[in-house]
Amino acid sequence: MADALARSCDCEAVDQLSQLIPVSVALEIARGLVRPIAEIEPSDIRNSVGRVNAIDICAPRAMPFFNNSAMDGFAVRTSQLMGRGPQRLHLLGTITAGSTNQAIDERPGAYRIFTGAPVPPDFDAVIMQEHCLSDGRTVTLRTLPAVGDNIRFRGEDIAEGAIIVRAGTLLEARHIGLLAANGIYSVPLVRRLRIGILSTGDELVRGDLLPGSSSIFDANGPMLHALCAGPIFEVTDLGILPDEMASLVEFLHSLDGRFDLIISSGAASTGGRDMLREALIISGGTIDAYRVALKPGKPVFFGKLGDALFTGLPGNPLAAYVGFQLFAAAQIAALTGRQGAAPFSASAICAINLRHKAGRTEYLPARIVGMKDQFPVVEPVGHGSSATLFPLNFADGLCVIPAECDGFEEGNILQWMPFQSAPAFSETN
Ligand SMILES: Nc1nc2c(c(=O)[nH]1)N[C@H]1C(S)=C(S)[C@@H](COP(=O)(O)OP(=O)(O)OC[C@H]3O[C@@H](n4cnc5c(N)ncnc54)[C@H](O)[C@@H]3O)O[C@H]1N2
Ligand code: MOO
Repeated sequence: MADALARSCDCEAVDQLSQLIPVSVALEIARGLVRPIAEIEPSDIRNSVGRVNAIDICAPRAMPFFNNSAMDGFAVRTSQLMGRGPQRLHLLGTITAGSTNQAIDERPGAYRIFTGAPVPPDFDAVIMQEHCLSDGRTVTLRTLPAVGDNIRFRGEDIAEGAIIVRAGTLLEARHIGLLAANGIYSVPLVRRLRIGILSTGDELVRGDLLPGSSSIFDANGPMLHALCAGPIFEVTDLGILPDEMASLVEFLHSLDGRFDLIISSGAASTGGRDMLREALIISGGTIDAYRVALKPGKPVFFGKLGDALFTGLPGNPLAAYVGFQLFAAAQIAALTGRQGAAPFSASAICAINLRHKAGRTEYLPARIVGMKDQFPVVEPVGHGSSATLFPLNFADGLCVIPAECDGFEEGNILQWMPFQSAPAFSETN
């Protein structure tokens, strides 16, 4: 496997690696181009899962709203309990959850009380019913409570005005529950991101291959579309553009003002047919950074077309996938106000001796082949080509080989980016 990986591609040989932008710098440039979406749309909380909350939401009142019982039992005034032995108290009444304020009986005694019911003023402890005996008129306490026992005090969870959901939160069921608990049923959401996805290349088709041609199927368009699946997106499939300057320029002009982010794949490199960057400039756009010390994905570029970000991913499908995960995903997060969001990475153990030619940070599809000391043991899949997605489909994540690293020995710890669907342990195929 290690030898197979070493024969992947020799494009470093003709590269001036020093001119490539380090991945971390490229990421900063990519993010730096982003102006977060300012438009806000209020939405019913039930339709907000997977969307991003636009502003800090504060608790309108202290939580709990009032002192209430944590148990079914009896509420007492500890000052009325004398001695150490069992205590017998008159029952003054019953308080249920949701009951309205009632006049409190000032005579000595206890109230029957249920979980969530308001604890009356001056009553400072609740004894669980398991520790009492009651005949309906009196209650005998078999243990003596301490002040505060089994009472949930007003404001002990959340102070009035405290932030309960921060701006830039990708809303999940737990946030929806908390908002509802605070009586907030409508949330201000960042409006959906308008993403345009285009593929380039005369060789690409969707549908039937042209007889006698060297056509291939467009893999990147549908893949990038799928990577933008979810409630925060409004994705437009812009199809396949030809390798022809006038058509490219005319098409880019037609995109004016329609998108927050345009993601292209292909025509990013330096070949005679790779004219997308030039077309972008002719169309009034900018190229702000180009060529990253990344494998796969070196010819990625970052620019703008009008107000839209324009992120050009390489045509090789694995390079397009990695480029999306590293850069487009970060831009998408930043567009929604999630500035700090970063790809999830974790530690893993390398299953093999893995050689690496220093110069570019490498992301290799890898699968879990075991567990050791609570870490997954991961083994690269495939032979290192960026032209195929096949290995990715048998992988559980991408392992990261830093640019300056010359490889890993079997048993070394490395960083990897597990896919969300990665099982805790995957069987060997
Ligand atoms: N002389 C050089 N050649 C290449 C270099 C280089 O530095 N000097 N870099 C190589 C690297 S690294 C990559 S990555 C590729 C990227 O090239 P482009 O972004 O210009 O992409 P294309 O040439 O258009 O396509 C590359 C490859 O991918 C196929 N492709 C393109 N789009 C799709 C798609 N939507 N679905 C499936 N496959 C696609 C295309 O047919 C090509 O085979 O450049 C190297 N060359
Ligand atoms: O090595 Mo390229 O950067 O094929 O993606």
